[in-house]
Amino acid sequence: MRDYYEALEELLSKTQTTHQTEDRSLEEAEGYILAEALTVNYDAPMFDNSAMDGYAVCDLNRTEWEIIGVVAAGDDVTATRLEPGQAVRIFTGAGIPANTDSVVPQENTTVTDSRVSVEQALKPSANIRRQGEELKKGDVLVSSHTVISPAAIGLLASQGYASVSCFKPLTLTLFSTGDELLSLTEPLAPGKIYDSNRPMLLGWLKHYAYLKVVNGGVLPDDYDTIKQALHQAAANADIIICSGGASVGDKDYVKQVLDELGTLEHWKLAIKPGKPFAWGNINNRCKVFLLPGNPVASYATTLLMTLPAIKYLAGLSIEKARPQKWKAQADFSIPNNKQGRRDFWRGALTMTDTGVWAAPVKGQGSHMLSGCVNADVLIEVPAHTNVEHGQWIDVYPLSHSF
Ligand SMILES: Nc1nc2c(c(=O)[nH]1)N[C@H]1C(S)=C(S)[C@@H](COP(=O)(O)OP(=O)(O)OC[C@H]3O[C@@H](n4cnc5c(N)ncnc54)[C@H](O)[C@@H]3O)O[C@H]1N2
Ligand code: MOO
Repeated sequence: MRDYYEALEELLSKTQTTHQTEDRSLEEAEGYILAEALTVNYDAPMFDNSAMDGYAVCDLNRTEWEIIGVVAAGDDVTATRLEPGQAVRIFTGAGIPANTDSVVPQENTTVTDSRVSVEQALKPSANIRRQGEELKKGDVLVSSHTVISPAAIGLLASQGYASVSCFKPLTLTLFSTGDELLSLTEPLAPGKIYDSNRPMLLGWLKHYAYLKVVNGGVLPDDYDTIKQALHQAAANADIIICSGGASVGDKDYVKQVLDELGTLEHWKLAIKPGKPFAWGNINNRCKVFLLPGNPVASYATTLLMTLPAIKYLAGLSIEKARPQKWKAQADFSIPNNKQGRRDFWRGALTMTDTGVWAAPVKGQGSHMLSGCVNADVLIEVPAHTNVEHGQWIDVYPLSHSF
């Protein structure tokens, strides 16, 4: 069996990426992956401006100034200059006139006729946002191989970027396999169950703008049908995900078909859930991931293995592609851990005065999706490693939680 971390690194290092790019307008770029590093076009702030509604004053040796005008946000102040003893009424975001020593908030002033006065001494440069204090022209603004977040959209807009170069989204076709599986439109029958993996993964993966997810349907345990469906899908898809048939059963035709159509590595991961996992490609192009059928094992191998590889394929940096890992304190203990695989329990987080705590939820079987629904994280418990109450442990946030 393979150690999880070694397996993840091997999968990522063997994942070859060939990226195509496209220009997207900024309004259509949220959630896509930036294909180029973008630089700062203009110092930010672009010009010295006021952080407060109040008065810009010249000469801090006095406590009273004559108000000679008004400057609002958007006004051109290039020709405005204060002399000692002068002030202007000023608003947040307005340009600072030349020779301003400080801006005093209006609530700290007394205004009589055309004069403004203060009772306390003013600090030099107070409440002035200086040109370039945040960003300098030419610096890196946003790194390539990162997801364009809503904040990044705002930042790029503030720098005048109307369009950006992004990696083209990848087409991903999703199949479930197994004679026992029914689609939701079919009536329940003895021995049959509803297919939960495909709707679960469709719902999850469609959140990624850089994936175009196609519903491939349920494949029966029939060699020829599976072969035809995978062959056809591979003609258009960049990625195929199949759940079921990853293990050792007699009807695990998916592995046979994939072995025949391309290459497939069959791994046993030393994790629970999610032991059987296979990956490879068809026609040396379309990447394939074969997930264990147990629904929680499908979920866990998507979070821990498949999604990192897909993110990397889609253009994220390898650092951003790896699953997020946080720390929490164990709200449980395992005095005598005999488990030989690395456990990834479904856990709930509680925020308290003493920080974040994680505890396993009810329903830890790898067929028990209810545990996943009630969990916030996967709690990592390394094999043969005891855990003390209060010890800091690693947790992996679930897709829906944060
Ligand atoms: N003799 C052994 N049996 C099993 C082993 C093993 O090492 N030796 N491994 C177990 C582990 S661990 C897992 S996980 C499962 C993985 O099995 P497969 O990937 O081959 O999946 P199936 O046999 O097709 O299904 C397993 C289980 O999951 C249900 N299933 C499958 N697909 C779906 C779906 N889309 N929606 C809902 N439920 C699904 C299926 O009905 C089975 O109950 O193998 C163990 N066995
Ligand atoms: O790994 Mo299986 O995934 O234990 O249920």
